[in-house]
Amino acid sequence: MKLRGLYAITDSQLLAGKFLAYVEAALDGGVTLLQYRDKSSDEARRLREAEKLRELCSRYKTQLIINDDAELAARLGVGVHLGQTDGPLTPARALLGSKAIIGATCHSHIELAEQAAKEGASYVAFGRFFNSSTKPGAPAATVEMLADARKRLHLPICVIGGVTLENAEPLVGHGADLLAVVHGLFGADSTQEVTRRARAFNALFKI
Ligand SMILES: Cc1ncc(COP(=O)(O)OP(=O)(O)O)c(N)n1
Ligand SMILES: Cc1nc(C(=O)O)sc1CCOP(=O)(O)O
Ligand SMILES: [Mg+2]
Repeated sequence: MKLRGLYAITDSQLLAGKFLAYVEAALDGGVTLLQYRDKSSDEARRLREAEKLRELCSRYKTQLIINDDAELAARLGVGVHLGQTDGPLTPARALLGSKAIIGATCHSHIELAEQAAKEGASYVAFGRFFNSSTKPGAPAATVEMLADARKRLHLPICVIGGVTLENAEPLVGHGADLLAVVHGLFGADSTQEVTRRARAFNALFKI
């Protein structure tokens, strides 16, 4: 499967009271990867919500990724995204198997991405490219490093952090394969607008 297009990421606060409706609206517009990102420690709710997302994703033929938690990903038979402090990639690959999608946060460091590739990552994520209300303190990355990363890396590159329809085009132009978006997608006033935004993000890959 080609990892290219919109990578939608959920946010439990932003989506409170409209979680499944907004996720389904995004899937309807086209989503390559959907990440379940819930930073709470309510394990029962996380399992329940992740199971619902797995069902929805299977209906829309979208791949589900769990943030942070390789054990939960293994339990559901889906992929995982791991940051630099979320545990090593090699055991996660052994746990999830060769076909699972495993992503790695690399901030703005191409060396971290090269290491992640060696350890079996399916894609690498760089960010934050713009101001992010979801994660304001994330370290910054630049379009120049993205262009350099594109020349040096041979696996899909994901970009994240404040990505919107207004600023995403240069990221795709400089080699991004996946646009990872929370607020720029789900911070919409209606399900119709979520679907429109998802379609518009995907259209950036067809230019
Ligand atoms: C696609 C994608 N890229 C980066 C991140 C950030 O991961 P991490 O640094 O572990 O931070 P948290 O999201 O866990 O707060 C991500 N989740 N997804
Ligand atoms: C979860 C996350 N990680 C980032 C990083 O740079 O590693 S930025 C970020 C938040 C992404 O949300 P939004 O699209 O609303 O900015
Ligand atoms: Mg993490």
